Amino acid sequence: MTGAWTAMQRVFEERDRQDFDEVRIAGLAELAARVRELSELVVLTRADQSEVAVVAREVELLTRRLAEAGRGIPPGAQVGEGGIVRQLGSPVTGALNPLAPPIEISVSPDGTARSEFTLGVLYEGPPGFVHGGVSAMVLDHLSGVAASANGTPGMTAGLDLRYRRPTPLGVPLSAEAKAVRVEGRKTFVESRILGPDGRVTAEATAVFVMPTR
Ligand SMILES: CCCCCCCC/C=C\CCCCCCCC(=O)SCCNC(=O)CCNC(=O)[C@H](O)C(C)(C)COP(=O)(O)OP(=O)(O)OC[C@H]1O[C@@H](n2cnc3c(N)ncnc32)[C@H](O)[C@@H]1OP(=O)(O)O
Repeated sequence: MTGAWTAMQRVFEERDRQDFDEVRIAGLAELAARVRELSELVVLTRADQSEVAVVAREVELLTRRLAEAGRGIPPGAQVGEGGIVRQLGSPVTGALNPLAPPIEISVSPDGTARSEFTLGVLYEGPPGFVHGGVSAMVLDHLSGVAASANGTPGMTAGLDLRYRRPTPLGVPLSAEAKAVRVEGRKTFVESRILGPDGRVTAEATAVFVMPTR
């Protein structure tokens, strides 16, 4: 049976052959940003029923326009400086993914992956606070980048989370992750999200395992 590594490699290679130049990426990122705004307004609008119906019809027509140009495959991923992976379609960092916040990650010379971001109403769990699964997604991804930056990438085998306090919506948050130990194919990464007051709201220990071929 083909392993996960070989299967991912095949997908990477197929997608890498696509022509996504920077001008096209910028145009699609702009479209994704507009769709993100639209999505937030779907939850927040006070428009009346008939106006909502008209807008729904217009959005349907816009979707049809894009569909008429044909369906391709999602963009590939590139590994840049310091192990930062640029995944344009990622649900966490993807500039082309309207479902992504998206968060931006940088890696410092000591291998710490960091991000500053704000999560709006689309990511709500308890009223006024971030959904725990969304916090987990952010920490999982940031930890994956830290594992890659350590030169030991892998798939998440385990993610042990502690929610210390509710993570507030709509205010600047920060998060960081760093690989702390490598044992054979396993890389252990510690991460946390901090609220605007600098206090930890969620923290995690993740284990990444490099799959066998
Ligand atoms: C092409 C390279 C791949 C890397 C790609 C990097 C590119 C991008 C990089 C970065 C940017 C993006 C960042 C993304 C971040 C998010 C990532 C995700 O969302 S990943 C999706 C969710 N995770 C899965 O779907 C995994 C599903 N599970 C599996 O495929 C397998 O179970 C796998 C590969 C994880 C391990 O399977 P086995 O058969 O290779 O290995 P076994 O023998 O089970 O485990 C190896 C060792 O690890 C330990 N282990 C396994 N799970 C553990 C756990 N939860 N805690 C502690 N140890 C664990 C075991 O006890 C064993 O240890 P002992 O060698 O005996 O000492």
